[in-house]
Amino acid sequence: MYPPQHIFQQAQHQASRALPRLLLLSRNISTLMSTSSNLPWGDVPPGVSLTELPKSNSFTARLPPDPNIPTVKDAESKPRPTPGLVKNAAFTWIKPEQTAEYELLAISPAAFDSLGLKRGEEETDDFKALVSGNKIYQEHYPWAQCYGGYQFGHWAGQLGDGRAISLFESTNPRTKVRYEWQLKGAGTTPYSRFADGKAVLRSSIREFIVSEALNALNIPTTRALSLTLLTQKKAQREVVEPCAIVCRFAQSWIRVGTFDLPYTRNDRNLTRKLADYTIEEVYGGVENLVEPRETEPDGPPNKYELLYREIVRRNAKTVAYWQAYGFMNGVLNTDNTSILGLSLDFGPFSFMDNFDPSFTPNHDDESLRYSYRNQPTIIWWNMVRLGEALAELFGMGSRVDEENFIKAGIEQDDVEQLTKRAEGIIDRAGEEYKDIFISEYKRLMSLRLGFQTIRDTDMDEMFSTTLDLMEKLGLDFNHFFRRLSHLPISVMQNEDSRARSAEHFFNSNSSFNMPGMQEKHKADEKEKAKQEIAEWLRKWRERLAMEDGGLNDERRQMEMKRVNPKFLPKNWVLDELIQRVQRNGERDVLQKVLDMAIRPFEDHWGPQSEWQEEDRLCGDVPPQDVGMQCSCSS
Ligand SMILES: Nc1ncnc2c1ncn2[C@@H]1O[C@H](COP(=O)(O)OP(=O)(O)OP(=O)(O)O)[C@@H](O)[C@H]1O
Repeated sequence: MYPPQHIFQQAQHQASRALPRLLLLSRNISTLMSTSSNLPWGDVPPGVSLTELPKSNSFTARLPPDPNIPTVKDAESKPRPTPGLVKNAAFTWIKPEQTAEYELLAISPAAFDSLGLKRGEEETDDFKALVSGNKIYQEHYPWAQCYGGYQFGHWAGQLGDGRAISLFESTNPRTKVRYEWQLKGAGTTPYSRFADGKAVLRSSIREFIVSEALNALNIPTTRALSLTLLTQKKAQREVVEPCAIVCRFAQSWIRVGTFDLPYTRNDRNLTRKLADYTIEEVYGGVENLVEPRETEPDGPPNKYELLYREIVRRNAKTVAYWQAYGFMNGVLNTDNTSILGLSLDFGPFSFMDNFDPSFTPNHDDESLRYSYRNQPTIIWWNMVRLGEALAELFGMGSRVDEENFIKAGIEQDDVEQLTKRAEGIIDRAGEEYKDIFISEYKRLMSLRLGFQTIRDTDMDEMFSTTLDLMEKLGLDFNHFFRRLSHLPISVMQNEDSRARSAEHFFNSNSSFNMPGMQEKHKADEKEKAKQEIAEWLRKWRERLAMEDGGLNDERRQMEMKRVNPKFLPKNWVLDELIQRVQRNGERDVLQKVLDMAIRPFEDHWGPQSEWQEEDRLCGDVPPQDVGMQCSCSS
């Protein structure tokens, strides 16, 4: 059974388990004292050229650089820095490594539109050089971000962009939305630790496609503009593999881990600068941060509390989308958790095949920490880590801008009050996280099931029973909703017709199709499954009938198809795509799959001659590939 409420019993437990850590904070504070120290794809006006696109670099202009390379001049004159610890800094100036031979494999037209970039720019040498790491704008010098993170629940220390290099920010002239461009796989940085700064083609294809697929589903995510093959570059993973660069972009690449690092280093100056930067530049000012709904027992919230609450809200919404669409990130470490609630870092991710709430797509995740059912809890766990990092700032309330506090931190006498206040804020944020997750999840599930209203009873009576049915019978999570979207009400009129349409939901991997089952047993199980689905369809029809016009096929089918995708980049599709591009040298298939990913609700994408192939890519998961897991190697 997968009732999301139960998840939150765990989440609250996690929150209360975080309290001893917050108490520890008061010790840190006294130590410090003594040291004083979305646009729809398609119909969009033409954009501008790469040269015309307004560019900026607020991140590097406002935050402190690596003290070993304090200026761009130093970055130009000194040898490429070797990996090591970087303190009191938010980034290091560093250029992408140049590569003589490369091939632009694919671009995302949807990404061009979001950036306000003119289609056709991909034909220019400038574009190709930029997205392959061979061109920079000297006045917007590139950099790698410094961050840390909790990995699998343990503090991992300094991480940072070890193979991603940010190029500049650009603002879409029409929407005024600013994005930071970044190349992943562009060479080593001081944050590369023991690794090679490269990304392999396999994982780059996965990131390129899924970023754009999530965006098309309206799920907040980092984006991908282009995929470039580095024709001469190879990297040693389990085997030797070709390398690639994804040019990606996001409104911000700041992660929870970006705050974790200065917090664990007791670097209060940097924590504050990062928080101010996030409020002013990422969220566009304190006026864009929503006040909490409830009255605060310890006085009005300061801007850092508003920031924390907004980050928590965004993440609650995103995780609700993941759960409603069966998306699993696979490695929800704090360095992969965005302060904008974006889906971030696409390693061993997966869209759910047959519904199994305890499924983890990460081959190395033995404890199922990052399984589907744990995602809401884990994101809340990460939010508590962020709360700890910001606790001193929001715990100070209205006194946060006092000169003494800025210079020397909290005084011993204030520790108790600050800690109490901070704990209260985190607790209340936890309540809001839970409420927002549940209400967003209900909204999305209602839409997916074709309901026009959200009813409290649906959680148990419709959502949980739907998921139970899928789990028990081994039904494909996504196909279930899409196939339901097509069913006319007339086939649900009587028992016989319901039982006949039940077969619509079967797939070659359903519970009664297990290899080795006797034919007789199979037939019996199939009959039982049909009855169970038919009974569910009866209840569903009853629920639809409760709404005005609920039984109107035309409206319902149209609305359901708009939220229930026909195509999702399942692992088996991505695997096949990788084989075809990497081994067979095919190219067109990449743009084809991307096209399907960025318009996932269509019935068909190409001419009729391609429909059979499109249907295969949208169809049953090949039996040997159901529940395919991936390793972290990328
Ligand atoms: N091949 C590599 N070379 C250098 N650093 C790497 C490499 N692979 C991973 N890292 C670094 O290890 C850390 C954890 O890796 P992870 O796979 O979560 O991130 P990533 O996929 O490289 O980056 P991102 O989170 O930006 O998508 C990150 O700091 C990352 O930069």
